[in-house]
Amino acid sequence: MTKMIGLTGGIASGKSTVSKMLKERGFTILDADIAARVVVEPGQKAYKQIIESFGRDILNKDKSINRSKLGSIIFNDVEKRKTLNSIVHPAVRECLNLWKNEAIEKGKKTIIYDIPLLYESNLTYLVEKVIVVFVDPDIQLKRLLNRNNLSKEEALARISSQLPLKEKVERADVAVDNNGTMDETERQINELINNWNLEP
Ligand SMILES: CC(C)(COP(=O)(O)OP(=O)(O)OC[C@H]1O[C@@H](n2cnc3c(N)ncnc32)[C@H](O)[C@@H]1O)[C@@H](O)C(=O)NCCC(=O)NCCS
Ligand SMILES: Nc1ncnc2c1ncn2[C@@H]1O[C@H](COP(=O)(O)OP(=O)(O)OP(=O)(O)O)[C@@H](O)[C@H]1O
Repeated sequence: MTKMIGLTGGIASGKSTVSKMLKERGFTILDADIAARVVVEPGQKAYKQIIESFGRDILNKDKSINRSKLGSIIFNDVEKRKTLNSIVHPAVRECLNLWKNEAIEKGKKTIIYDIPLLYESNLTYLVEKVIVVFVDPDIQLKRLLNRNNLSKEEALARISSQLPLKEKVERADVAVDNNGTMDETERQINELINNWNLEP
């Protein structure tokens, strides 16, 4: 039986950093953010639905979706966010399921779903255990501002569009503290792999 594990957290809390560490150890990571990019490529069903709901103003010159424009709309408007989610999320679930079946066919012992909105979208039924990567609010804001080209206001809007990280930590099977150095985080990951007897 393949073990299904969920990896989640808040925006800029360190999920990609942790998933990179797991990948280096041979684990299969299925990333919902990547799936959410694939399913909105020109020609896909979700791409057409997004244009129907948001208009052609959100397109780049080459007809691909202008993510920063769409982001500035949906992170500031709950209803528009719900509309986008209702278009993109079913397609993301389908895509993840396809990737999962491929990984199972390859005989993988553990599959890790990296899903930022695992709790918000009630997807815990997909996994046996959940890892939450967390940081304190001030560090989250600082890292988000460092990584993305956002104003403080925009960054705070993105953070508050998600369930508070504290609540995710309370629901987690294990919480990885990513406030410290990468080495400190890596040590927790090694411990977790041992404790849960995870094999790639
Ligand atoms: C709004 C979009 C175009 C902005 O793109 P951008 O390249 O700037 O950000 P990216 O996709 O890399 O997401 C960065 C992070 O933002 C957060 N985030 C993204 N979408 C959402 C959302 N609908 N609600 C809350 N947080 C979100 C996640 O923590 C994610 O890891 C894009 O995020 C999107 O299409 N979102 C809807 C799909 C979605 O929910 N994706 C998240 C997981 S399935
Ligand atoms: N322990 C750490 N020390 C210093 N910087 C870190 C640490 N962990 C992550 N970072 C940096 O913080 C930023 C956010 O981390 P990362 O991209 O892994 O978060 P994420 O949870 O995957 O974010 P998102 O959901 O928004 O994609 C990145 O620029 C990353 O390099």
